[in-house]
Amino acid sequence: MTVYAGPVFDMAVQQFGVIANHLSIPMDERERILMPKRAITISCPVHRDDGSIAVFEGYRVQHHLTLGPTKGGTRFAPCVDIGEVAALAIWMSWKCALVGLPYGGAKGGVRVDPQSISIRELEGLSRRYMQEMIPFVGPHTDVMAPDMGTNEQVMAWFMDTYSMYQGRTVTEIVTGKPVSSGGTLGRREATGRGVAHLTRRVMNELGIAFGSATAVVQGFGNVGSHAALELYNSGVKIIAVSDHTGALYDRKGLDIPALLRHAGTHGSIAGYSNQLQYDPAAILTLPCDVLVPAAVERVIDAHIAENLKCRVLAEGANGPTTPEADLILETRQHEIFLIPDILCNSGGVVVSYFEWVQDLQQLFWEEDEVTRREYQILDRAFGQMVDRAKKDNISHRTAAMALGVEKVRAAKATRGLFP
Ligand SMILES: NC(=O)C1=CN([C@@H]2O[C@H](COP(=O)(O)OP(=O)(O)OC[C@H]3O[C@@H](n4cnc5c(N)ncnc54)[C@H](OP(=O)(O)O)[C@@H]3O)[C@@H](O)[C@H]2O)C=CC1
Ligand SMILES: O=C(O)CCC(=O)C(=O)O
Repeated sequence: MTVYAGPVFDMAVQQFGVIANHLSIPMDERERILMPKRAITISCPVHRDDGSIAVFEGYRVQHHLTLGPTKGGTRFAPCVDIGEVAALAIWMSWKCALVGLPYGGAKGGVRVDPQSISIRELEGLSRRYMQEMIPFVGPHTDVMAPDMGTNEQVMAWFMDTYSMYQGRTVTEIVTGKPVSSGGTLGRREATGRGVAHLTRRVMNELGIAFGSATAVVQGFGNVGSHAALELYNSGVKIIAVSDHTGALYDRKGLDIPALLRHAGTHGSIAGYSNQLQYDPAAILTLPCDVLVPAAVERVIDAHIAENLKCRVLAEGANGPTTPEADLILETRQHEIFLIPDILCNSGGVVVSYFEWVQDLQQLFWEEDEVTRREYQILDRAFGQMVDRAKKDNISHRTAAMALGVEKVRAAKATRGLFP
């Protein structure tokens, strides 16, 4: 019996089953590697602007503590639950291990629609969430970062709340902060840049010329917008983008800088153009060279996987592809090159690691140094994944996850039973 439930958690379990079988992990060791070490559920009372009090449920799941502190984002979203947060924490573990960071995985969430509360209420909620988490987090215990529905400002409130409690400034308690409050240059762009960097690498290997290539991006938040901008700046035509308000399609290519300005002012892509509106569900199966899902989990199911018409599937989001869809993608791996989520979007946590290191040392790097080192780590992990997939004749997802799980397992084995 477990408190974790739901389709996203089931997906993480199913994926782990595939990896555990591939690595021949004995049955009695599997639960120890898979099940989270700690899960915290809290309620966060917040004074609403109208004088009433609303209570929001919040979570933090710390998957394993074997390699160092846990690390991962905090999501503010209406449907988030403990099962989803646990799955995201587990994926963080495989991701951090794959790219060689000294962290276990964690993830947090608050069940709230951030668009439905005022900025003052958002600040109250963010501060209360961190305040409730103080006994369970720390720069050497668990380090938070942004995820869906949170941003640099929320991280600044988290950091400030923790620091007030400590009686001194503790910038290293969270990453993804504003640069003015101890953040690193290049973190805001890091995840989308990493997605674009790996995509360009694959395009080069497949002989797809940037100037004549097309891309579709689902989600126009932190990850999607920066991935789109990077690809656009490389000459790739971004023919469709979407967010939760709808989708835009232009086969001649969208003006991404103009769309970014619009989204920056209006908070979404809505109202940018009536003529270019398109069915959001249909953008995933548009013919294109590159498809970047950069929004929520489980958007590519078996039916969509059958109908994908891209050559590169660059998973910016966590868990966008269901295990059933994965089986289809395996049969199509000579047509569609998959860059799996735990590698594709790992630039974010890699640069968060750089931020943590800089904060601990109080020694700050130039942005080109940050990005150069980010790409170096991504390139190394990409090479390892491709080599492993070829050697064992397995999919890119299985190879990437196997490399991550293997490292966590080896660390647990050498440390003994309990960490
Ligand atoms: N931020 C980071 O550094 C990292 C994020 N990720 C993952 O990337 C994904 C996106 O995160 P991030 O960009 O930070 O989040 P943001 O909140 O910045 O952006 C999310 C985007 O997805 C859109 N969206 C939400 N639901 C849907 C939907 N059903 N269909 C289409 N678009 C939708 C949102 O639209 P709207 O704004 O209109 O609500 C928004 O444009 C998540 O899976 C996250 O876990 C992974 C690694 C690092
Ligand atoms: O930057 C981080 O620490 C974590 C980012 C994140 O939540 C993710 O990679 O899914």
